[in-house]
Amino acid sequence: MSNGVFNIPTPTNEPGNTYAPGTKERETLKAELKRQSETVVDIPVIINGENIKTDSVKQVVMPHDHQHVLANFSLAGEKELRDAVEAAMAAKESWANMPWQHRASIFLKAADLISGPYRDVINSATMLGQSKTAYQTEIDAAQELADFLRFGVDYANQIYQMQPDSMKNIWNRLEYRPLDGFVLAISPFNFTAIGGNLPSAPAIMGNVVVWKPASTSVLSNYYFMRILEEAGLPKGVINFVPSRGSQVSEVVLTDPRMSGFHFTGSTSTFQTIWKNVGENIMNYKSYPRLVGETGGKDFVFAHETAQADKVVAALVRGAFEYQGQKCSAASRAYIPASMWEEVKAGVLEETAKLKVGDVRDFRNFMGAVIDKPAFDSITSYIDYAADSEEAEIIAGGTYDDSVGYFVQPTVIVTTNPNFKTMTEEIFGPVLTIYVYENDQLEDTLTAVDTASMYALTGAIFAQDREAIMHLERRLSGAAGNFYINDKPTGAVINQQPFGGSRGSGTNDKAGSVFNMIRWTSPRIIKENFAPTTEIAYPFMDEE
Ligand SMILES: NC(=O)c1ccc[n+]([C@@H]2O[C@H](COP(=O)([O-])OP(=O)(O)OC[C@H]3O[C@@H](n4cnc5c(N)ncnc54)[C@H](O)[C@@H]3O)[C@@H](O)[C@H]2O)c1
Ligand SMILES: N[C@@H](CCC=O)C(=O)O
Repeated sequence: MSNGVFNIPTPTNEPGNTYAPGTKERETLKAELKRQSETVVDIPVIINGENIKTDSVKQVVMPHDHQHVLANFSLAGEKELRDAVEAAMAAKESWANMPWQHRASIFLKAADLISGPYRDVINSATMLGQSKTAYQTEIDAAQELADFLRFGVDYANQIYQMQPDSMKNIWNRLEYRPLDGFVLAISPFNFTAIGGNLPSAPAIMGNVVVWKPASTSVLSNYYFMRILEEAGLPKGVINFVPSRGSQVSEVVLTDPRMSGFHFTGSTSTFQTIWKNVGENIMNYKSYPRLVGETGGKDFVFAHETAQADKVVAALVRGAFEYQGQKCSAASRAYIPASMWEEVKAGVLEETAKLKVGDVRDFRNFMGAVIDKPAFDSITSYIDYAADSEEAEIIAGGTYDDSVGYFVQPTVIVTTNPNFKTMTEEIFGPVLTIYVYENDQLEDTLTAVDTASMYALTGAIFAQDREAIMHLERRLSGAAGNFYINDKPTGAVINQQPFGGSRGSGTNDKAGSVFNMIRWTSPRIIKENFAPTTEIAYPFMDEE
């Protein structure tokens, strides 16, 4: 029996550990890092709760020590991908019908497993497999992942409580059904939390999911899948299929029962997928919901009334934390000429202090970039700037992939507000600065707004309230997450719902009720307690 209107435990943001020297948390994390560094994990494809090994095996390596293998994982091929769709569809009815409080409990328990006994495990996997420092990993794999689950349950509950009015003798009920078929989730490498949220958000809303993680984050994503299983997720609800993106597009994306697509990754991948869906539109049984958060070219704009030291901190942390591999990373900046010498001195001083290396050494501020293609792409931008007459590299500019994919934090100054590195997403530790004349404020704001195809995050720095209001208004379309006197990174679930528009995505705001509402197909049910027998209208008796 399950009678009762149950209250969801009120979520709060998961507090973070500091990992300061001498703390217990540092000791246990270091022990787990050692254990995982000495282990090679075998990662299967997981379909309908079955562990499946395939003939196609790939490796997970440490980006900061690329000869060190952390795991071997099976790659799902066409057969496994088709099986995953069938498994999801077979699990659909019982999952959709599971009483809400039980569905919710599974994800709440998973959040507690992450923030409790598995914290070191998922943090270590993220540090080693994605080359994230302990500080950045804690924000991602422990705090944000647990927050996504706990707040996701709360958002679903808020949606379920949204009910229509009912008049005399009528009861109107809104039933929040899952989508008609299954949801395909494809996740990026850079946030373990995003990897976990993309399949979980639709599943919390009662959907079944085929989840393709990025090949470079398979290790942490696999541990998350195991945590869901331990929390009691029924077989087939989420099917874990590391695979080639192009094959998932061919086999799963085009399946007529694909009714939702939950994506985070690059703009070009999302556009390719959107095009595939468009070309296939006649074959689907419903109109697939497409939710995608994609690339960014995120800015920091300093007004002449800004405080230079605050701008420096925002630039250095915003651009170089996690090697600039955040979609929100500060990658272009606009500094007034009157402040430039002070900002330049600060940026050079602070950047020179940043240590780059193995993330197991907690003194390092940065690890390696994710893999060889990323290394080659990022360094090609640095080489381009080095060869250009419109640019000068004032810090960093060097790189070395002999042991790990290391790129030094690099600062470019350009005389062209539309220079290549001011307009294209680089996704690495490269910041480009344009110094504007103080009397060129309006033209420079136009450049901020129009230089790139993206509109994800942006930060302004100013002390003067009139200036703040002006910049906020002038840049209203330039960022979905807009920061005043703060860096453009580090959004927190339930505090700064995340997402951008233009080329940056559908702006469905990850970590909010807006995202969760995309995963339901509501049905209105009207019940009449006193059905009428009348047919004629009352005024028909007389002319
Ligand atoms: N806006 C956001 O919230 C947000 C958050 C994180 C990352 N990002 C963006 O993600 C990008 C970095 O992540 P990435 O390198 O993993 O992105 P990516 O687009 O290369 O890959 C993302 C996922 O898509 C898969 N994929 C690639 N091609 C595919 C295809 N043709 N069909 C189906 N799947 C395909 C990949 O295997 C991976 O799982 C950056 O552009 C960054 O800005 C955006
Ligand atoms: N939500 C994260 C960015 C996610 C993209 O990589 C932030 O706000 O920094």
